Amino acid sequence: MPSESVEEGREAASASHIVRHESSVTKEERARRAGHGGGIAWFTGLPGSGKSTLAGAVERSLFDRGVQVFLLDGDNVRHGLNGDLGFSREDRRENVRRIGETAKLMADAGLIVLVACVSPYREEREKARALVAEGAFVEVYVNCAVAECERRDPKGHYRKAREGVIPDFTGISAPYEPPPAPELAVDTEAESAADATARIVGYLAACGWIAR
Ligand SMILES: Nc1ncnc2c1ncn2[C@@H]1O[C@H](COP(=O)(O)OS(=O)(=O)O)[C@@H](OP(=O)(O)O)[C@H]1O
Ligand SMILES: Nc1ncnc2c1ncn2[C@@H]1O[C@H](COP(=O)(O)OP(=O)(O)O)[C@@H](O)[C@H]1O
Repeated sequence: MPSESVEEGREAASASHIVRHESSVTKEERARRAGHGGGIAWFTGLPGSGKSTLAGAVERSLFDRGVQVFLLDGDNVRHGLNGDLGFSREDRRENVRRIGETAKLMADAGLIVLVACVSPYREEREKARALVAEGAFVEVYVNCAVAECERRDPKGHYRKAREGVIPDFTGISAPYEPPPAPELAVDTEAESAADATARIVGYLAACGWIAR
């Protein structure tokens, strides 16, 4: 659980004594060297909906095109940076806040960052969006009915949630708030992973994030 001092620290930093340092390397210089600017594509959806599968395939596709890309997967981040956090409302808030701030730093460094995390609350997703310039954040809603996610159950977590072994499990005993206006939505019961991947990459190209 993050302590109150973390919140106080953030307030203190934005309140006074900490002054921003401007980099001597501009965003434009970084973009010129990489051949593209930075940005965040944020995959949100229920456990088992297909976030990691799609974000992983998009990462592969962009990397093979020479794009500087990195996938921040919620599961992986919870092994390190967010290893102190669980799944309470407050911990999920802090989890998504840290992932958003990390993605923003990486996007500032010129990378296209793919984030795959449940991020079940609109409020936190909107805060992450607000960290970067307009047009530099693409929300991808990975939509799949709970029944199908539960049928897939790639990690056996739904079974454990039904047995009461995992409490507050998103979709079963904790809420998921679908995005009202995502830039992209994929229905993974209706569209194959390959087709969805091609559509996401095509959208990023159409937005000018990467070369066509
Ligand atoms: N209680 C509970 N609720 C939801 N998910 C749970 C829970 N406990 C463990 N897991 C597994 O952890 C993965 C979700 O972590 P995230 O960091 O993406 O979650 S969140 O954004 O903070 O809500 C998620 O992985 P994915 O299946 O890849 O989404 C779950 O399998
Ligand atoms: N159209 C699809 N898109 C993505 N995943 C799919 C699709 N159809 C079936 N799946 C399967 O659903 C599972 C989704 O697991 P995963 O990608 O780990 O989901 P999440 O990261 O959302 O928890 C995988 O086993 C994947 O092969």
